[in-house]
Amino acid sequence: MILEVDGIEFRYISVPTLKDVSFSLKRGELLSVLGNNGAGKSTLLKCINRILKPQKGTAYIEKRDIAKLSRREVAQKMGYVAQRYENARFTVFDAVLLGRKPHIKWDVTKKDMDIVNRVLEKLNLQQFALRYLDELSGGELQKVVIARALAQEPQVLLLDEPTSNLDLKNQIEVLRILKQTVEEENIAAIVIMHDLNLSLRFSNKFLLLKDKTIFACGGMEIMTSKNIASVYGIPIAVEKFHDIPVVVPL
Ligand SMILES: Nc1ncnc2c1ncn2[C@@H]1O[C@H](COP(=O)(O)OP(=O)(O)OP(=O)(O)O)[C@@H](O)[C@H]1O
Repeated sequence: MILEVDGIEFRYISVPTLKDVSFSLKRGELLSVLGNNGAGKSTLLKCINRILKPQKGTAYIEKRDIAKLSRREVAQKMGYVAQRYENARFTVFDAVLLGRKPHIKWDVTKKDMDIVNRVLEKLNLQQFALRYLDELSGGELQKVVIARALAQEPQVLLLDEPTSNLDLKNQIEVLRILKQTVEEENIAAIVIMHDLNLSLRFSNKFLLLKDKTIFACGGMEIMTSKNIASVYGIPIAVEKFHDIPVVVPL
């Protein structure tokens, strides 16, 4: 296991937002976290990434208790793309280079520059390299933030709605790149998604959150009409179109 989440409970105030959340992730797995607005998906990612400290439970990355790692160690192992991000006056190149920060000892090396160039190319962002972040569209900016997380070369990628601002072509492209990165680099990713069809198409593991805890976690076998309808509270059918599973709200 690359990541193990063991009995996490988190409360912002007196009422728990997350209760008894346990699951594990292997290398090569791309896990979709699914559930209604306010279900606690972002909170879960923040507990794993140590932005929030759970009141109960622990997360382990490569068997090491995340609470006992330094910030730098966490950043070396986990790349995180938040739902909302700062828009500082950096160029695209510098913003992506920041992803190398946890690995840089004294100075930026040729290897760091090569990684940044490779990631920019992968995400088709080379033409924006010298553009400032505040001169980008919402979707272009979202791709830059994803590029920064990839440049970080983490063991586990945590992405909070990474395709929310992207057009259809970019949604497919970015998720293909994520899937390919997970497979080729033999890492793992946790992705919060609202689009069930994209999730079914690109993930190989699913975590359904409901009533502050895990309703189901597993492979395609848990993505039944019954389970999805129960989590989202509306009738749903899961069908196949050219062998691709699609969710149709009824
Ligand atoms: N800083 C905070 N203080 C208090 N309550 C919070 C805070 N952040 C989130 N919450 C509450 O915790 C619950 C879970 O929020 P969270 O952002 O984790 O949900 P989510 O599943 O990611 O939602 P969405 O799909 O809308 O992004 C919500 O009811 C939210 O109002």
